[in-house]
Amino acid sequence: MLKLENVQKRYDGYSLDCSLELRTGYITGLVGLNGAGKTTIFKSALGLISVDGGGIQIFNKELKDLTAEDREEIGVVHYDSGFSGYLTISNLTVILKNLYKKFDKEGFEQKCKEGNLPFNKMIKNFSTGMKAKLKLIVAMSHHAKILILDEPTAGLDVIARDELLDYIRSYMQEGDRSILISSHISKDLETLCDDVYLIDQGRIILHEETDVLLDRYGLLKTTNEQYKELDHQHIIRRYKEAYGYRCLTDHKDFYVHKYPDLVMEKGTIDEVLTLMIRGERL
Ligand SMILES: Nc1ncnc2c1ncn2[C@@H]1O[C@H](COP(=O)(O)OP(=O)(O)OP(=O)(O)O)[C@@H](O)[C@H]1O
Repeated sequence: MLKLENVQKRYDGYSLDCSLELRTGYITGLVGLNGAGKTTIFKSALGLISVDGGGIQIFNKELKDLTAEDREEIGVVHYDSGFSGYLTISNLTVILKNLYKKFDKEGFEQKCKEGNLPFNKMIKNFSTGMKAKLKLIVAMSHHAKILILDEPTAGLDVIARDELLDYIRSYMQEGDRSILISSHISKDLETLCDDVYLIDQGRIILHEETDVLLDRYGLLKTTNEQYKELDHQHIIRRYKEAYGYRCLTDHKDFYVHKYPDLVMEKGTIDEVLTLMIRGERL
């Protein structure tokens, strides 16, 4: 559906060089610290910024060859952009109807009603959660094949986040759709995404199916003595702690069987990201 091949973008003091693929039927997560390059990837993929190299393909076409119809098949949520606050949902309905040939007015209004969004209140007076919900409903309103969601749950409380995640899941129930999503709350991505890319300083440092990451990655805690005796063949990062070492492995079962007395913690996305960035490579 969407493919980035060695996409490069340079800013003063920052460079992006990244490849990733969004497959049909997949929800793909992009996780990284502040400033890692998530928004830059999204903007590059959408052609909102010029890139310095590499290839971008959407629907098996070069980005520059996309037609207006193709572009309608992409729904977008940007964290830092929205609609004029002086519009109401009723105003927005008219705009969206003119903007998208496939705008589903009934579905849009239905979702707004279900989400308790008032139709005649100015959007600037919506709460953060209401604005986030509206942005997502708009992105979904024209039945796009690809959704690109940059931090759609940022700033939301736990219930509002859950509600948005449900919307996203239900969107995938119709076939031939794919979603690329970033979030600071990696817990959200663990339950939502089929695969995840971890990005650090403009480089993809890990790409795994989410199930594989959660099943096979683990954090082993050892004393200095235990560490010396440890078989290191499947340790991918180590981090010095006061008590000894925290080690990241992608062969959790190997260590659980070989060293049943050692403490093995589950590798959450956050833990894996932290160790991949802060840990020492062996
Ligand atoms: N227009 C720009 N001019 C100069 N530098 C930029 C510009 N846009 C982004 N950058 C830099 O590119 C890097 C990546 O920024 P980006 O916004 O893509 O990160 P991010 O992963 O989305 O971060 P966050 O999670 O904080 O939103 C940062 O160092 C940022 O300062």
